[in-house]
Amino acid sequence: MTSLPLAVTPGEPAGIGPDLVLQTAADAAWPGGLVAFADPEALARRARELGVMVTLHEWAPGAPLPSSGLPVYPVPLAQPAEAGRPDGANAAATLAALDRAVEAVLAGHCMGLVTGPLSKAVISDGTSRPFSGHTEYLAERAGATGHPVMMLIGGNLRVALVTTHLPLRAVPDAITGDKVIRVVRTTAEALIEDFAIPEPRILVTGLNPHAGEGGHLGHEEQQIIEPALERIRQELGDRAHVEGPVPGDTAFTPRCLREADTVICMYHDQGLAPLKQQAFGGAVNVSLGLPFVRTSVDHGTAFDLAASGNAGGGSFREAIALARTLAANRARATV
Ligand SMILES: NC(=O)C1=CN([C@@H]2O[C@H](COP(=O)(O)OP(=O)(O)OC[C@H]3O[C@@H](n4cnc5c(N)ncnc54)[C@H](O)[C@@H]3O)[C@@H](O)[C@H]2O)C=CC1
Ligand SMILES: NCC(=O)COP(=O)(O)O
Repeated sequence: MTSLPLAVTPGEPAGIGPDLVLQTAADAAWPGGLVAFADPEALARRARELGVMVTLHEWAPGAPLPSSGLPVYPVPLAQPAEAGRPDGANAAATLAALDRAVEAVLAGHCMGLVTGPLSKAVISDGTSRPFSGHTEYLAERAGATGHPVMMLIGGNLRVALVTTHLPLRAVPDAITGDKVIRVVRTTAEALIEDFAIPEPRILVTGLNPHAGEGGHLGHEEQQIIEPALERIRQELGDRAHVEGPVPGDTAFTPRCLREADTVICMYHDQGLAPLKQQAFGGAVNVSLGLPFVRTSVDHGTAFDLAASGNAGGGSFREAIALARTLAANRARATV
């Protein structure tokens, strides 16, 4: 299982995703084991722009891997990709690359998926369908029965989110007891099975300042989050320790973090701001609750850096390393 390649999607073709894939594949110290799902002509053009030497080999699922260079499953774009200038005409092909990669992973040809950054706006505008991110899209494509959870890992933090890409105004209405329970359950199961952490300690934040200050600063904690945590504690029993709701700022104090394996936050910036402050450029985004391993970078498309050679590859390399570890843990767990 773990000798299989990892499927890699560069993501938005006008962003830095192609740079990261090419720079990694061209690194002499790189052990290989990646297959890119992308337009070979677009990759070749970006390699020329970057001055990166890497031989691209056409690959199909099940075919042997070349001994050097980068195998590519070809998924043609509709238009030539211009670095830093996204084109909605390429949105469908960008998603098609993701679809082909998912198919290869689900069919057992690849051990997992590492994704480069997509622009939600470009995909939504270009396909005329709302696209809120890989996490939900992949869960839908894979027919995941649980609840997909976005977790970012970096520095000494693991941060999982109850809500992801929503307008802030819509967040309180999206936080339901069932959703809190599903996110805690999925996170606990992933920590135990994928991360091999027995009896994980999970700290759950409130939504409001001071976790609602006993109802003086909001009622979501008393009415929704506390009862949900009580229910999931009973369900999980000794398998995981769930604390909360604690105020979102207190959760990130050193003492709280020492006593937690993961912080579950109510909304995107509550969790990702402290994580990026600590670990941006070397953190990894991982989707929990999918039937396959998927990791990604901690950053976006960085159109300002595409083809400049200045995009840092630390997060991408960490995403590859974590995908291998998680795939190996899953393989061990199923023996
Ligand atoms: N995994 C994914 O698919 C993600 C996609 N995005 C998408 O990215 C687009 C742009 O988002 P922004 O908020 O501008 O965030 P961004 O991460 O693309 O850029 C923020 C700042 O960080 C810099 N930066 C980003 N990656 C870097 C790297 N590898 N090395 C050096 N500097 C880097 C950029 O130059 C910019 O100054 C959005 O459309 C969003 O949807 C954002 C986060 C994750
Ligand atoms: N802010 C994280 C992000 O945008 C990545 O989301 P996803 O594409 O992994 O769902």
